Amino acid sequence: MIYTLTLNPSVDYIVKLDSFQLGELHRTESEAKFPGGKGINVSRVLKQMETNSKALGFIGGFTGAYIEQFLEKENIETDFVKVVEDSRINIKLKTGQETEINAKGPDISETAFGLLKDKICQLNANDLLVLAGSIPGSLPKTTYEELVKISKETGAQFVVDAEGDLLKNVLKFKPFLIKPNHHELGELFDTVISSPEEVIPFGKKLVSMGAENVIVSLADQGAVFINKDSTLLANVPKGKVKNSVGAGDSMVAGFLAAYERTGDLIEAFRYSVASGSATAFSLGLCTKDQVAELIPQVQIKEIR
Ligand SMILES: Nc1ncnc2c1ncn2[C@@H]1O[C@H](COP(=O)(O)OP(=O)(O)OP(=O)(O)O)[C@@H](O)[C@H]1O
Ligand SMILES: O=P(O)(O)OC[C@@]1(O)O[C@H](CO)[C@@H](O)[C@@H]1O
Repeated sequence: MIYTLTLNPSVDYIVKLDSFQLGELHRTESEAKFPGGKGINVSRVLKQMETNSKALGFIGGFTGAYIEQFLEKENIETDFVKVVEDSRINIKLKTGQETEINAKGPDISETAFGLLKDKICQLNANDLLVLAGSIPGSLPKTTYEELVKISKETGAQFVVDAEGDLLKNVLKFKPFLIKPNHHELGELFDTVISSPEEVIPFGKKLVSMGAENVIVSLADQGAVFINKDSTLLANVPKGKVKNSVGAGDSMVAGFLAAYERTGDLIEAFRYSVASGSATAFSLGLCTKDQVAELIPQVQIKEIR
């Protein structure tokens, strides 16, 4: 079973405006809301790909109830720990450019954190845990390390989609997959990366530091897949970007769903890229049909 973990879920409030000026009153052209947070997005895209998962994390208040009910309607299993404060609302402003305001979110008590750890202790060697997104400020910086250690002891595999030290510190536990974008990869090594070719040496370093499979996305410039045996480059399909929120999460879900189905890393990488683009070209997350339509446009090239 795949478990996704979102420590700080959100309601994503997507607001479309003609333009934006500080200090002025604006009236929206359109607005939409979705349950969000990276792990939750992974669960929602997995469901589109007919792959079941269970969403874990902390939710609270009316926003938490909205998130839970939305997932239930999509037949996604959940097992959230309830907290007192409301889950956060993240604002995604579309004005031609994409601007995001991600809220801090509720405080997590030691008791709530303990309850989450108890749930992770229940995983087993057939499970895979996806840890995705930022951690609430009230939890220690070592939270991912602590949770990964617990899941490793159960024999489960894990995937991490996070930035900076959160990612670096779990590499030694050998994640099955990590998916930084090229900016995050650059920040890890204190450099600037601006092309797929420049990704390769740093992606290989992540493999030597413990990652089994690495996908680095570069938005419209393509994506790179690296493991100990191969290095692959992919182009991205052409289309009009509507809302790229969740595109990275869709890549993780697309990869896991296709790998579970085919056991083929190249096909999984192709699905991953098509899923990311299908989400970027939609208001919400991608559907299976949208992904299938883009698949023929994704060419994979092996680098020797
Ligand atoms: N302009 C674009 N055209 C086509 N595909 C795109 C575009 N922008 C993003 N994508 C798709 O989304 C994937 C992820 O994009 P990106 O590199 O921005 O990741 P990310 O920063 O993790 O995403 P996000 O944080 O928005 O979820 C890309 O690999 C690609 O498949
Ligand atoms: O604040 P974090 O946890 O880094 O990111 C949260 C978030 O921006 O990530 C998802 C898209 O990847 C959104 O659904 C959500 O609002």
